[in-house]
Amino acid sequence: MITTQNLQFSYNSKQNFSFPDLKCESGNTLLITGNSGKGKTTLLHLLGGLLTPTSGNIQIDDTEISKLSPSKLDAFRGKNIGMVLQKSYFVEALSVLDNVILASWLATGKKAKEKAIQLLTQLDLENQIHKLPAQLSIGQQQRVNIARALINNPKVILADEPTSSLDDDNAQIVADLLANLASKHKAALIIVTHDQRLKSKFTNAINL
Ligand SMILES: Nc1ncnc2c1ncn2[C@@H]1O[C@H](COP(=O)(O)OP(=O)(O)OP(=O)(O)O)[C@@H](O)[C@H]1O
Repeated sequence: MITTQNLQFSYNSKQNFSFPDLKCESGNTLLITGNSGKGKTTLLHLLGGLLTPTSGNIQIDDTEISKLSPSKLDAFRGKNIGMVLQKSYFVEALSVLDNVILASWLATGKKAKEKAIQLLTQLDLENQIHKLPAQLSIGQQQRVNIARALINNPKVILADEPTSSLDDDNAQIVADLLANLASKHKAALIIVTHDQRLKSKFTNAINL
């Protein structure tokens, strides 16, 4: 489960963000919606520990993440938080499969090859696994991103517009897969989106 209380943040003195408290239970999905510039991505980055709040709390199960030292936060994030960011950061010289395996090795010291193949197959990428990321379409890269975020069975999955570059069929597949895996692995799934297709699919939402 992930909860926040009185979360505030500012990039500079001109703009202060004050976010509503949120709660997402394990196995559930919460959408974060809101107009452009309202701070949706900023909130997701706070939840993932990529930014530090100026005040307030973020709790994942029993851990208050803003109180962790940078090295403990890195280790915690690797094991417990799966992030699907808008931009994919791949190691371009490694195959799709090795990029996913790398995420397991960095977090746990083990190479979860079978699990990586299984996830990539579920995401309809079994014929792409030996290609380089740059040889895939944007939508395919986004699905590799999702496999990489899920490889360590995270407690929390944070996804920034995971379906916006996908056609209707793939948007449906990706949304169902994220929600099913979150439910199966008892992860809390938080999705930032503008995508009307997701708004009609998931009813639990906060609007910034
Ligand atoms: N690194 C940064 N430094 C300074 N200001 C930033 C930075 N990143 C974002 N901002 C500003 O913070 C505000 C919120 O940005 P954010 O990306 O969180 O909004 P958003 O709701 O996700 O928007 P969109 O829907 O357009 O992606 C914007 O005004 C943006 O210009």
